[in-house]
Amino acid sequence: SDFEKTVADVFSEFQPLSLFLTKVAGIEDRFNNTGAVSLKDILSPLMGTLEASCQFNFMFDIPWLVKQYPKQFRDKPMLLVHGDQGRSEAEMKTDAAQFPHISLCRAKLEMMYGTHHTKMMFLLYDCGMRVVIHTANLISNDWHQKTQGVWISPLFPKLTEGGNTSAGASVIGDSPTKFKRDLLAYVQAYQVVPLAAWERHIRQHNMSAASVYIVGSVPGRHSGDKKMLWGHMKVKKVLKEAGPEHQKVGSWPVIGQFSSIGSLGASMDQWLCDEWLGSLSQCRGNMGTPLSHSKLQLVYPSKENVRLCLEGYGGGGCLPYSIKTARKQIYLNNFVRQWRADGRGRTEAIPHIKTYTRVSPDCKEAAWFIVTSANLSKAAWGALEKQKTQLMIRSYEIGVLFLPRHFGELESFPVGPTAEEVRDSDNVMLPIPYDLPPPNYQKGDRIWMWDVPCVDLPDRHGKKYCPP
Ligand SMILES: O=C(O)c1c[nH]c2c(-c3ccccc3)cccc2c1=O
Repeated sequence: SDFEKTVADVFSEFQPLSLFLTKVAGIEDRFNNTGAVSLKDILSPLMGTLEASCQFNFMFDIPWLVKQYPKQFRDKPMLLVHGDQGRSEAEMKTDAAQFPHISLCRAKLEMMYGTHHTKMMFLLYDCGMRVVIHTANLISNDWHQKTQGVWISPLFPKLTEGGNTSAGASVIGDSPTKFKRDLLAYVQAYQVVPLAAWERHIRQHNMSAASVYIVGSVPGRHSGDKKMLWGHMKVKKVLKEAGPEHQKVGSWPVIGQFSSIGSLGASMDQWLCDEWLGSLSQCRGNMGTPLSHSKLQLVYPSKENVRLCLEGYGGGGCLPYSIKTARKQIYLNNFVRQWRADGRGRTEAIPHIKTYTRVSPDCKEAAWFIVTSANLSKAAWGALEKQKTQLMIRSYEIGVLFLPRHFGELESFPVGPTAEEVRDSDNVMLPIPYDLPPPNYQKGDRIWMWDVPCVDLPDRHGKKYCPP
């Protein structure tokens, strides 16, 4: 029965997409026993015998993080890649100082307002390595009662010494999705010495079994060929080259789902609907017909979604959308939909996950799917500048893109509304994290803003919300 399942069972039940949610405290066991993992599960010896790890993230609770590793791995070298500067970097150093096996690496953040959002793990084992790309900060609150997404790579075996793993033009041991080439390009973009060792580890492993595309963002102004390497332009390039056919999916809605929203411009045509939706609605054989903005749906929690969640109003603390930004872009109210996830038992687990997808009008199929650290912002996805000759990105982000063609010549993914259906299905099925179609906001409800008090109705803990 379910409670005897090990993480190895949970992992194998959800192949080949290998797309999981995190476990949530306080919901029925059945929603945590299938298609869901904890950080301890990911780091379990059942996933491999760890020799060293690298944790890319935004927020770290180092003593808590160390305790998530099995005792026998708690002294293995761990590199933490962060974006903290000034006082918070000093705090990181103080916390790390008590752990001799931990070293720090600060990502350069030379663009104003950029952040190191990327959430990724490199897990080096005695017999290979794994890459994990996810959406959760390395703090206990992010793994307690929120909805988070996790992609876990196959176990990549070490290349036999034959493969010339040295730096060369082509990459040995890569996959049809160029996963290894693009992961190396992402890591190299940091230009920091401590990551050189991890670049070598990546080179020395056979990643030909990777069936997802890397969608990364690195700060900078990217032009020429580099313009298509990152952010929404990478998605545009991949969908144009290898996405589903326009005549099949050209009229399907695009759904963005995220936990924060940036300043997107005074009108929807400046960035959201022309540039960003223009990239995410790309498909093969598309003659450039733009997708009508009536086909854009944005899943972002309403005030009621936050009020009724497991954490109460406090759950809104990880949804940092400010009224200052919101009042500049009221047009978003036409696109926003509620967070509802009855199928996964997570309607009351605030979504810190970020996903983007394109689904058929009957909600039975998906043309593609992305899970990423990137929220709906120009900083994360990039904004074209100088007559669209360069893509300006402020933050580090990373995600993975699933295309049906890499999972057995499929034209689309059948959508699985529950984890059990996905587990029991004989063919590839996409474990969608939320209910389709996403419900409209109810009359009288509004978009969640973390700096607006809520004093009319109490949350499940009887509390009101009075932000500082
Ligand atoms: O990368 C992530 O996951 C996150 C990044 N920033 C967050 C913030 C924040 C907002 C403005 C300035 C600095 C921090 C607040 C609450 C949650 C997050 C968060 O979750």
